[in-house]
Amino acid sequence: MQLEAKNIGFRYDKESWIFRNRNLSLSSGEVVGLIGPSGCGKTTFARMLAGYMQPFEGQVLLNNAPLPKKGYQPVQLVFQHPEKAVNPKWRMKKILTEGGKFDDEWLELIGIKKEWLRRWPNELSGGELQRFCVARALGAHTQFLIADEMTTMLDAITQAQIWHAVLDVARKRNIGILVISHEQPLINRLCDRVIHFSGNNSGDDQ
Ligand SMILES: Nc1ncnc2c1ncn2[C@@H]1O[C@H](COP(=O)(O)OP(=O)(O)OP(=O)(O)O)[C@@H](O)[C@H]1O
Repeated sequence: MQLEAKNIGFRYDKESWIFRNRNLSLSSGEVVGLIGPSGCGKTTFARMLAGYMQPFEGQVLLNNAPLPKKGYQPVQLVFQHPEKAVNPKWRMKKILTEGGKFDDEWLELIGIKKEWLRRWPNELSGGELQRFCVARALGAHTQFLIADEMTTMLDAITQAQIWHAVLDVARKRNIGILVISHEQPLINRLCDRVIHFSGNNSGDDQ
């Protein structure tokens, strides 16, 4: 399996491009880092890779085909703010099982306690809520995970526990991961290779 961004360009307004000619190739089972200065467009790029937004130029391809427009999205995005990623009117069990069932072993590995399943999102800490977002993103049909500052707001122990669980399941299921982070030590620890996005908005970044 291959997730590719080919000559992606994006602008929010007519005047200025956020970036142009961005390229990425991510294979199943690979863990790749993405770093770049604040505002260079990493989150915008991540959203396009997961099909949340369409590029103005270029294409996002999964095995040489566009991302599916309907049904389960095989490229899942987890970002920094779990409270913005969940429906506040749903209990955690419903949020978790939105994309399918999960086994107890996986919930234990990611550190989700069974009693949390009955709670509402506002009855959990940010770290507890993020465990649900990560668990949900790694549903049975996920092939690629885009982790955009996924553990940035968490303490070191929680961060380590979540990444341990994610890498474990990714290895078993050959899931490819893009790690977007400002934390160079985290990138060094997790990633097979690193892509640098420059501050200007032209050129190939690999
Ligand atoms: N909805 C929007 N409308 C207009 N401009 C936007 C919008 N969202 C983001 N931008 C701008 O696009 C640029 C890229 O933003 P993005 O969040 O993708 O950068 P980033 O590299 O992820 O930044 P950071 O590292 O600070 O999170 C920024 O200059 C930002 O101000």
